Amino acid sequence: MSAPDPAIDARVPVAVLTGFLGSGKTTVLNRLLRQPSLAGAAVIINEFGAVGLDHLLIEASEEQFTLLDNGCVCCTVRGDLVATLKELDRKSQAGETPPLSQVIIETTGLADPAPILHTLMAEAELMTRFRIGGVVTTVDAVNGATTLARHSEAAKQIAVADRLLITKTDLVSNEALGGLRHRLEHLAPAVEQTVARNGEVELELLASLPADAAADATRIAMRVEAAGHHDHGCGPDCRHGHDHHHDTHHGIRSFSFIIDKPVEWDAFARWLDYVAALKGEDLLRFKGIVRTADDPERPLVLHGVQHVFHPPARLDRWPSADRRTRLVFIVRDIERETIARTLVKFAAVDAASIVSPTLAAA
Ligand SMILES: Nc1nc2c(ncn2[C@@H]2O[C@H](COP(=O)(O)OP(=O)(O)OP(=O)(O)O)[C@@H](O)[C@H]2O)c(=O)[nH]1
Repeated sequence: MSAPDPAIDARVPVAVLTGFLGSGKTTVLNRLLRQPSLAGAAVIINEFGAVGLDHLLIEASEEQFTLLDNGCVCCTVRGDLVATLKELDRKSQAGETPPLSQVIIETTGLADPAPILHTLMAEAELMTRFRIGGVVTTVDAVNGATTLARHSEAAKQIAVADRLLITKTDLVSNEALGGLRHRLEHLAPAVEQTVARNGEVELELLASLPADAAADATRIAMRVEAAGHHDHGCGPDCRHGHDHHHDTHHGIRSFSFIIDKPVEWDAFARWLDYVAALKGEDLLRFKGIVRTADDPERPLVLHGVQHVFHPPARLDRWPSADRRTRLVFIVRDIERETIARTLVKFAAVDAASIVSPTLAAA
């Protein structure tokens, strides 16, 4: 069966923006959403941990996005994705929201995109209203090679891509970049590779994705197969078991801290250096929004990806009413308690001000 012609296909394209932890998905998304034609796009952001921060850092209206947190859209919250898409469609059809023209799903960095594509293709009701509008995968030039060696999800994200965006090229040598490009050509032959420095992408990126590949379910299924996906045998709303895929099997977990007193930045920065030096390899992702004692109304946003800690960015104001420091960790084989102890000892954080004692494992 030939693919429907996208020129006369009235279904709403669903673009999947994927890429390993910290590879620059949100940075690219922010850039894309500045494009006038995407101003009304519906954005679905999936976060691995229970305390999401990405949605606070997206420059989009609150009505525009839906947060699916505390699980991975490729497994534990797959059913939520289906429900969200149906609800977006219902609201748009009922005139409660403007007509839906584009959906963008930002996956977690640990997502296997294959089950997401399967989910979209397997739901007959969804397929009458939505079509897969392509997969864009960000690849971090600094950590890409190490990540590929350690995490099979990263290879799958690359294998199913319609476009590869290589990020952070400003931080690597041409030689290292050449090596990575070569590797990517091997994993995703004939897929265009574009440099996306600090999220800079061509504004028509989503519209430029190869329409035939995006719309042709058979081709997507073949790419999914080539990427080594095997179905878990559960329906899209399965909620059991698969979190082990991220947790027990790979020892990867997420936990968070909320601190309700301003922190002393000098001590806090020393603590970050300490954690990066000691645990960098297993610190897959660290994100934080921090209330510092010297400038409590202008929070600092922190990003760490394995050994790399990006320079902190000071926001002009708090993005929401919650003005507490929030720290999210995605780690391999590191206990929350270990980090909690170092926070108290090295960052001079009062243990009593850590108000989120519950483990927020995904
Ligand atoms: N130097 C440099 N930093 C970049 C570039 N692209 C992204 N970053 C930084 O990388 C960090 C992580 O970027 P994000 O966009 O949050 O990455 P992500 O893939 O959305 O992260 P997760 O959602 O946690 O998986 C941030 O500090 C960005 O500013 C780039 O091209 N160059």
